[in-house]
Order: sequence, then structure tokens, then C-alpha cells
Amino acid sequence: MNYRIAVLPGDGIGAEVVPQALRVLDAVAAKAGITFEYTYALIGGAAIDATGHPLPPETLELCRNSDAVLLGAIGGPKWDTLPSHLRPEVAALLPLRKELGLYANIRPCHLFPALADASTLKREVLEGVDMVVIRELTGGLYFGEKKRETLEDGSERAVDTLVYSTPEVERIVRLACETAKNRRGQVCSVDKANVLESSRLWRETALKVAEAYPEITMSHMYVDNAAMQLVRNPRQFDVLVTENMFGDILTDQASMLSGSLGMLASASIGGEVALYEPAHGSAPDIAGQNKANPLATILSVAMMLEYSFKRVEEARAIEAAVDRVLNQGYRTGDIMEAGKTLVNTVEMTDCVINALA
Ligand SMILES: NC(=O)C1=CN([C@@H]2O[C@H](COP(=O)(O)OP(=O)(O)OC[C@H]3O[C@@H](n4cnc5c(N)ncnc54)[C@H](O)[C@@H]3O)[C@@H](O)[C@H]2O)C=CC1
Ligand SMILES: CC(C)CC(=O)C(=O)O
Ligand SMILES: [Mg+2]
Repeated sequence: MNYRIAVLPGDGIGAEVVPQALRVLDAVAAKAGITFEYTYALIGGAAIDATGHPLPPETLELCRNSDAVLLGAIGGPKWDTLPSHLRPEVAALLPLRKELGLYANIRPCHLFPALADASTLKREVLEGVDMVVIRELTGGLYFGEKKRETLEDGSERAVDTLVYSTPEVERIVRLACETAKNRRGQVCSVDKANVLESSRLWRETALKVAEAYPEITMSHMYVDNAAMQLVRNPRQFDVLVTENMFGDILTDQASMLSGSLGMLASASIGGEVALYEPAHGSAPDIAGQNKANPLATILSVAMMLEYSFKRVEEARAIEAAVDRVLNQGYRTGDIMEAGKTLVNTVEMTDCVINALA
């Protein structure tokens, strides 16, 4: 079997971790008798520099014609001052997700036991954490109308709009319920229904969707409380479903439950072609130094094997290899602890490939 993968390394550490994840895929392919065909394409700042456009039409076309997409990360200080319609995040990442119909971003958050002391959070809080955050990805605050205007007194005003329709909420909550069916059967829907009208619609809709899932226990939590509960008692969460920006913020926070943002993988699904990417950004502060933790991206290709290619055995093999490497004591800087062996991006990948063999 041959799988065609669109490879979009992007900017900063995105361009460092993506080639490492491909090395892991190659190691898996050799063992499983499958082949992966990689076609590289430009996105983000790298695409602006080369073509003047953050999302060149040929990149989108390639993604549409592939079996899966692997994305690193995009953006960085070099492109921060561009107007919105050219900035990598607004003009490449969001349209890519929208165009591919990727309305759900799945971010599993669990602790590899070897990392129980790697986080800034206490072991007692972290042990046994195993949750999936399902973030709505093509609506909400990031996609509503935005504008800037100059007022009569010369001051400026900026507007962002948070919009959801019933079908948008229904499909994401349904996905959360379906996900929970194969887990502990609990969905926590996170909103701000005490203030936001869009959240009131979200909650009403979630309650209606839950009626079709008598086996699921659905709870509702305000997002401010959820942020606190995530560090107070994260074990209470099984499946958490929420709005785009709430999910963006809560998952960076939740990443610390798995030790580091460099450990959090993700799958964006909903359209014909799914996209896999680490939850982190381009990390300009460590870019170009071979320091980035590649495991979030390596675990994202494991998700690709499972979700897009139904290669569950190979996906589990990658996760087991990561577990083994962490148990052996290898650590990139972000998860480093006293007494462990510090490795760089490439060496960490070497360790995973060795552990696969
Ligand atoms: N999906 C994407 O393409 C995303 C892009 N961004 C963009 O990335 C740029 C930087 O954003 P930041 O807010 O700094 O977020 P970031 O996620 O790039 O970095 C936040 C912090 O986590 C660390 N970090 C992130 N990934 C790491 C890894 N794999 N290994 C070790 N340490 C890691 C960074 O060094 C930094 O200290 C911005 O331009 C932002 O818009 C941010 C998030 C997602
Ligand atoms: C441009 C942002 C929405 C990217 C981000 O932070 C994310 O998707 O996690
Ligand atoms: Mg984010």
C-alpha cells in the first residue's frame, strides 16, 4: 500500500520536527511493508518569502489530492507586522483548515508515566491523566467577522465576532459523544454561557445532542472554571469539547499535564483529507538550534497512521517506542530533569527509531 502525504514543514521548529517525524514514518514503513510518498509544499512565512503568498493555491491543491497532510507550524516575528490578510496564522493556517473542512481538532492529553516528574505540576495531580480535548476548529472567534475602524476622536476600534450555528455545534458535540463512547463515557462541554449568547446556543444544542446518547454523561462547565479544574484535578476529565479559541488556550494549558507543549499531538478531521500537526507553534525562541522536542510531531504521525490509514498496530508501535525512550531516560530540554540524558531533536528521533526496531 502506498500513502500520499502532503508535507508542509512551515516555519521555525516546524521545519525541524517535520523531517524527524518522516524518519519515524519511514522506519515504520520498512517494517510494515507499506510506502509513503511525500510531496513537500510551502506554507506560512516560508511561502511568503518564496511566493509572496502565505497559502499558495498549489499547496491547497496538493493537500486536497493527498491521503493526509502533515503540518509543522507557521509564523514568527519576521511576519508579525504584516497586515492581517497576509499574516501566516490568519491568511494560511485558518483558511487551510476551513478549505479542507477540518472542523474538529482532536488533542489527546495523557501522561507518559516516565514524565510524572518532568512537569512543573505535581506528580499527585498528573498521575492517571487521560483526556481528549475536542476543539471546534472552523468557527467561533477566529472565524467571525473582524474589522478595524477609526473613530471621530481619532482613536481606533477593533472588532472580532464569535458566531456559531446549530449545525456547527451539533457536529462537534456529536463527535465528542462518539469519542466518549469508546472511553469512560463522560463529555464535559466547556462554554461561557453565563455571558455569551453563542455559548447559550452551544449549551442548549449540546444538551439536545446528548439526548441521543443515553450512555454518555454530559456535564457543562464555564471556561474560567475549566482552566482552574485542569490544574486542580485533571483526572476528572475524559472528553472535553469546546469553542475554537477556548480550546486553543485550554490545550496549551493541558499540554503541561503531559509534561510539555512539545508532547501534545493533534489531528484535525472532518473533511475528506485529515491534517496532523503538533499543538505547538514555530517556537522562535529555540528555532534553528536542534533543541525542539520532536515527540509531539512523531505522536501526530502515529495519529495519522491510526485515523487516516487505519494502521492501528503501527500507531501503537510508535507510542510504545516513545514510552520506551522516555523510560530509558532520554529527554529534550523542555522535559529535562536531573539524572536524565539530554538529547537534541535529531538524537531524540534516533532513540525512537532504535526503540521501534
Ligand atoms: N499551528 C501553528 O502553526 C501555530 C503557530 N503559532 C505561531 O508560532 C509563533 C510562536 O508562538 P508562541 O506563542 O511562542 O508559541 P509556541 O508554541 O511556538 O511556543 C511557546 C513556548 O513553548 C516552547 N515550545 C513549543 N514547542 C516546543 C517543542 N516542540 N519543544 C520544546 N519547546 C517547545 C517554545 O520554545 C516557547 O517557549 C507565533 O508566530 C504563533 O502565531 C502558534 C501556535 C500554533
Ligand atoms: C493561529 C492559531 C489559531 C494557531 C494555534 O495556536 C493553534 O491552532 O493551536
Ligand atoms: Mg494554539
